[in-house]
Amino acid sequence: MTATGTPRRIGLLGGTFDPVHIGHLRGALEVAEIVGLDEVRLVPNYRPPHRETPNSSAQDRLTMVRLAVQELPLLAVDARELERDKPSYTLDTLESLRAELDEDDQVFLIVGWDAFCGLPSWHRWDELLDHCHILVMQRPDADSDAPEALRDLLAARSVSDPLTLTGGGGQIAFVWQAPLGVSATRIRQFLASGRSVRFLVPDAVLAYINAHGLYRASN
Ligand SMILES: Nc1ncnc2c1ncn2[C@@H]1O[C@H](COP(=O)(O)OP(=O)(O)OP(=O)(O)O)[C@@H](O)[C@H]1O
Ligand SMILES: O=C(O)c1ccc[n+]([C@@H]2O[C@H](COP(=O)([O-])O)[C@@H](O)[C@H]2O)c1
Repeated sequence: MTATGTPRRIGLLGGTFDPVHIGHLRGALEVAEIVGLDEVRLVPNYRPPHRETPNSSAQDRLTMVRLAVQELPLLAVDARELERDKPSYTLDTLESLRAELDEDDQVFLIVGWDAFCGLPSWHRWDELLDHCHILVMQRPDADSDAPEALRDLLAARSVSDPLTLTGGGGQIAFVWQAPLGVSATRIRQFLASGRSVRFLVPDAVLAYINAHGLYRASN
């Protein structure tokens, strides 16, 4: 519940954030504005369930996300996944967040198109929509069709206008924000080859990367 007694509308953007970049931040801001969310929480994972554990520590990734959102009132950081010493399953995160909220509060799980396409491999994925709505952010590389395993779900649960999502969860909507063709992989590659990543990450994040020698070829 907000201070005015209306239900809260909370977005969650989970990620490895290795490192956080302008694609994440613009995406989160635009989704918050387009869908009218009270806040979007960036949720760095501790142990990504589906990929190699990154070379950079969870603490470094968390600190960079904190630096990135520090002057952005609509964005916040939720560090709960770093408090669980196990694979960072999104369902666990949703269940633990739900336990803190009022029944009427709304949770919107925000995922990029690439992450959405992998949904059928997520831990107990068929339960995710019991706790939230899903907002899918388009990415410039989103040229593929949805995988077969998602077609029935999309047919049954997707709505064309994210502003029509009501209730505690169960539906899927697409959000068409201005595409930014930036990825953390590309940023790590640039840094490893000594190239600049200025303007791809916030200056405070860049200063942290430089101060700690992250992503250099020897790391
Ligand atoms: N440029 C972008 N535009 C929109 N969504 C993005 C963008 N980059 C990442 N995302 C989304 O943000 C979430 C977290 O992404 P993640 O931390 O894996 O970043 P990434 O750039 O995809 O990283 P990597 O290149 O290491 O896979 C995912 O849902 C992903 O789809
Ligand atoms: O719950 C799962 O099984 C699961 C499987 C794959 C990815 N996720 C989450 O999806 C989010 C995006 O992942 P990534 O690798 O694109 O950063 C991040 O919060 C991951 O923890 C979650």
